[in-house]
Amino acid sequence: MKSKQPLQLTLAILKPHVVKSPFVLQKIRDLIIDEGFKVVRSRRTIITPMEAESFYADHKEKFFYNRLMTFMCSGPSDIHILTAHDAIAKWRTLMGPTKVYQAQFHAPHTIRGMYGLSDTRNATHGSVASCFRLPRIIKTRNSHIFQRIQHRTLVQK
Ligand SMILES: Nc1ncnc2c1ncn2[C@@H]1O[C@H](COP(=O)(O)OP(=O)(O)OP(=O)(O)O)[C@@H](O)[C@H]1O
Repeated sequence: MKSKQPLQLTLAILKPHVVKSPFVLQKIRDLIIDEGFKVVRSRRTIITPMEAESFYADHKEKFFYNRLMTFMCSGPSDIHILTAHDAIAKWRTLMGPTKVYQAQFHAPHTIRGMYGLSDTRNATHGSVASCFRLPRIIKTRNSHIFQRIQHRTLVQK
């Protein structure tokens, strides 16, 4: 029987402290596959300060902004475009709450519950909307292919 859930794309970033730890990285990759996501695009890159500033522009006034900028640019991140039915909500559920203590307490089997180190180093990022801001780091190559995939998956909603 066909699922009623929409097929979506979502942006998943595995943050620098995850990429530095091969065991944790493999565990998170396994969770992504076990949850039924398909990986549409992947790229490992060091996010530049300019990219991070534009990506987290909404947080510019927050007390943790400088810490977040320094951390996100501190080493390679793995950037993935994932697809699944209802991918945005599904990935956010798999990640768990933003704050690591909350994740450890309320959702201990989520990625952040298991592998988050602090509210900043909380292992992963996920999109909050279907028209997520696509970082330049993933747009640069094959962006025309990506747009076709995005269009195709979004129109299947
Ligand atoms: N109170 C905080 N202290 C330190 N860092 C924080 C705090 N709140 C959020 N952050 C950092 O800023 C990022 C963006 O925060 P946001 O509130 O948009 O959470 P989110 O939507 O769960 O996270 P993300 O955008 O990474 O999916 C978080 O992932 C985290 O790294």
